[in-house]
Amino acid sequence: MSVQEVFGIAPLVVQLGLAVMAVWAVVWVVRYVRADAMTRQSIRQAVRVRWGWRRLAPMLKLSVTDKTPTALASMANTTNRPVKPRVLIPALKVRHDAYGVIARATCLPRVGLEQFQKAAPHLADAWGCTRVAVTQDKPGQVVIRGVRLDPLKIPTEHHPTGEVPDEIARWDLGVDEYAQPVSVDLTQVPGVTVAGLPGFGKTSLINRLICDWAPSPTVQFVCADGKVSTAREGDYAHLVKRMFAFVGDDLEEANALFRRLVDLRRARVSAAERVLGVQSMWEVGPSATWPLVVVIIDEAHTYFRDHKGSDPKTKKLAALAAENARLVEDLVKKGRSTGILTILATQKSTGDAIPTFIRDVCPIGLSFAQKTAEAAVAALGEDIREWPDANPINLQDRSYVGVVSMNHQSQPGFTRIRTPYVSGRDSAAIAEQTAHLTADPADLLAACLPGLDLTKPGPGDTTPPMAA
Ligand SMILES: Nc1ncnc2c1ncn2[C@@H]1O[C@H](COP(=O)(O)OP(=O)(O)OP(=O)(O)O)[C@@H](O)[C@H]1O
Repeated sequence: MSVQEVFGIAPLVVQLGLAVMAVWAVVWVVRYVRADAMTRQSIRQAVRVRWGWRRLAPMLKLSVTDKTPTALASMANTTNRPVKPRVLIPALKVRHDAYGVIARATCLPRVGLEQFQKAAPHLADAWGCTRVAVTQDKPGQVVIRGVRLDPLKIPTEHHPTGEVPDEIARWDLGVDEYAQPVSVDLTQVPGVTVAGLPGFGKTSLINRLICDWAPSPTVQFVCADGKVSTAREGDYAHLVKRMFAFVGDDLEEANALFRRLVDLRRARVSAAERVLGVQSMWEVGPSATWPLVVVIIDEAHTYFRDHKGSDPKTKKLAALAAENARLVEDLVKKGRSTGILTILATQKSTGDAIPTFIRDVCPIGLSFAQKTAEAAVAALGEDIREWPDANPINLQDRSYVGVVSMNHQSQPGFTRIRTPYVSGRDSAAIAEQTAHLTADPADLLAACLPGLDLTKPGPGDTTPPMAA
């Protein structure tokens, strides 16, 4: 192609370039206009971050000076004057979401994770963020998460879809302080405790789990709610259709239910090899005939509280409470492999509310706001004293309704999570749609093995049969 020809097509190339830029600009404007107010602020913030980066990086010592001239620069240097050293700035790619920006920066020699982490408070100031976290997900790159607004302080809502969850036993909890989604895997987990002052979101948290899992026929729910006398009252009134059993605050009825569940556990132990071909349900996963049984014990202190007094009525209540504790301990300590998950919720999680021998075998603890340091320790363990930022005594402000602090035995430290609100109307709709999936796991087991004697202990099960 001759020079004249090149000049001939130049206007066309320029026009094409301008057209591409115009389309790009239109796409951006449309995206900007269609975004909500929070996202628009983040878009503007991301633009500022990109534009200011080349100036900011050297000021925060996030650049390096390369004194060695490149081969090209050496060749081009026709004078004898030394080639100017180059200042290298980490390449930065910036995305946005409603809460702020997510930037990916390349590392340079002597500018790596540690240097970015050190600079994080200054990045927060320069970018107008409440907090900035730097992590590394692959070699040579860091991820800088900056949140303009505190995600813990922004209430969110969850509208259950009514679809069967993709993953079995994954509990989506909400977002952490950097607006990253948090979920916990409840496979192989025998128990979870949920504590917190009244009105801070315990029930909403459990509602979400029920609503998200209810569309799956491989999960069955049972509930004891110590706050009400009948299923028609209280927080679970609309969800009761998706539960194969429900009891209120009557200790005797609760005792009968816990006994029934322990019998189910024992029967499952003895039937596991024959029905599943393995000893632990988790080796094959739950199914419609051998579902995961989620036992919810809300206001758990009602069932375990020590009753003091020598009159026959009080003595009877004390005996029932002690028996309840023994039965629930059995479920938590031995229920995991047979597919029983117990969730205990209470306003206070001190030893008299959930006996320590039960609480200590629950690997996951969640706590909404707490009034005292002792209550926080009771809910989340001694370690919480070392993590003042995550301590639930700092969550007493009403803006933290729905914010929970979580410990997980498999990870160090605590995570603060903004859990979403699930409305009664949504949970009622889900319960209505999925009510036909409700089945008693004991009946399902009996249907698998018609001749099975459910009272006989299984191999390795040394628990004496429950007294009638
Ligand atoms: N995640 C949330 N986000 C925003 N608001 C919430 C959230 N969860 C609950 N709320 C608000 O707090 C109120 C009480 O919630 P919830 O019944 O779940 O509390 P609770 O801790 O179970 O109380 P209690 O111990 O008395 O049963 C709800 O009616 C709702 O207005």
